[in-house]
Formats: sequence, C-alpha cells, structure tokens
Amino acid sequence: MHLTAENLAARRGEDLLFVNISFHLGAGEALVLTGRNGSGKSTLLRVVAGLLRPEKGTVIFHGEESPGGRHPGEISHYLGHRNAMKNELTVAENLDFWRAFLGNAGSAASLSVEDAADAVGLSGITHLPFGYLSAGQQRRIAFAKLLVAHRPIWILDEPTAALDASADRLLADLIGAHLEKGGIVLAATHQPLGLQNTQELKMTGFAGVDAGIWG
Ligand SMILES: Nc1ncnc2c1ncn2[C@@H]1O[C@H](COP(=O)(O)OP(=O)(O)OP(=O)(O)O)[C@@H](O)[C@H]1O
Repeated sequence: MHLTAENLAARRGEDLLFVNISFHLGAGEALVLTGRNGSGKSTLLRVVAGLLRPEKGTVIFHGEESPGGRHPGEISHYLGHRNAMKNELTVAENLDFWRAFLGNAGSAASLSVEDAADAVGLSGITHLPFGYLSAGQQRRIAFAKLLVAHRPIWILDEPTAALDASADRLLADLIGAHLEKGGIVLAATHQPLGLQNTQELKMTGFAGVDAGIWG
C-alpha cells in the first residue's frame, strides 16, 4: 500500500500557494507538515483529502483492494480544524452517524462507539449531547471518529489543538498504533507528535513560490 503525490500545485485566490510538491508514503509512514500560519498546510491536506482541486499534479493511493489506484480521499479520514459533530446529538449518535456514513474500508476491524470513547479516555459520557463537552473533550471525540470506521489513511489538521498534555500523548499513541498496523498518516502540526518513520515537509506559503523554493 502506498500514497504518491506528484508535482502538486494549488492556487488560493489569484496566486499559486505551492508548486511541485511530491512525496511518497508507504505502509506505516507519516508525513508531517510544518510551517508558519498561512503557509499552506491545510490547503495541501485538503487537496490530498479530495476537498480541494489541485491546480496541477496528481495524488493517488494504491492498496491491496485497489491495485489500479484510487483517489486517497475515498479511503481517508479527514480531521480538520472543526470537529464535524452536531452539538444537539449525543456523542453516541454522532459517532454512530460517522460509522454508518464512512463504512469500513478494507478488512481491518473498527471499534464500537463505547470502545472508541474509552480509547480516547472518555468512556461513560457517550449519552451526553456533544455540545455539553469541553473543547478538549470534543476534540478527543472527534478523534474517536477515526476509530469507529477503519480507513488506511488519516489526514489530520492540527489534531492536538485544544488538548491537554495527557490527551496529546494519548492521541500520539493512537496515531503511532495506526502506523504500526501499516496505516499512513499526514498531519499538519505546530507541536512535535513524537512519531517514528516520519518525513517532514516545511511549507513556505506564497512567498516560497516567488522565491523559487518549490519551483
Ligand atoms: N479561498 C481563499 N482565497 C484566497 N486565499 C485563501 C483562501 N483560502 C485560504 N487562503 C490563503 O491561503 C494561505 C494558506 O492557508 P492555509 O489554511 O492552507 O494555511 P495553514 O498553513 O494551514 O495555516 P494555519 O497554520 O494558520 O492553519 C493563507 O494565506 C490563506 O489566507
């Protein structure tokens, strides 16, 4: 299984934000995007997730069940800045929705809603409306979404924002476990996640294109 991006370029507004970005990730490998605010990390993640069309270039996933290749967005989890949960629904209802909506990609097992809540340190609160939870608890439950439906690629935009130190470690451990099982991770982060087998890509924003850094 592998994910390959070749010569990706993206435009935001009038200007190119990055050009000629290429990377190759095999099973168990992670790409960490770094760079200052506005440097293009979220944009690149959204291109890989299929949420934004690149100006140029391709990104393709090859796996056992898709030897001919498919867009990684079809078999990825995308955790953006927002949690993608409904405040009025309970935690269990939100996670049940995502489990049914996303389905299970491949043969690997996913966790039950209670086990996923337990894995993020929040067992016993799944009956509460999502909107009642603290910001950090909401982020943990957003992460539990990744565990209720198996997807080989995790695309994570600032996954540990709003989290305390213990949750930081817990989520880093869950990401590490996903990699150990042969998953692929792309993450934008301002904090080190302490992951093994990690490539780093430093984003430079519009100025990088002008300076020829990506050219
Ligand atoms: N729709 C848009 N039109 C024009 N410019 C945009 C649009 N969306 C984003 N941008 C610009 O593109 C640049 C990259 O934004 P992006 O969200 O990818 O950065 P980032 O590296 O993820 O930043 P942060 O660390 O703050 O999350 C920013 O300068 C932003 O203002």
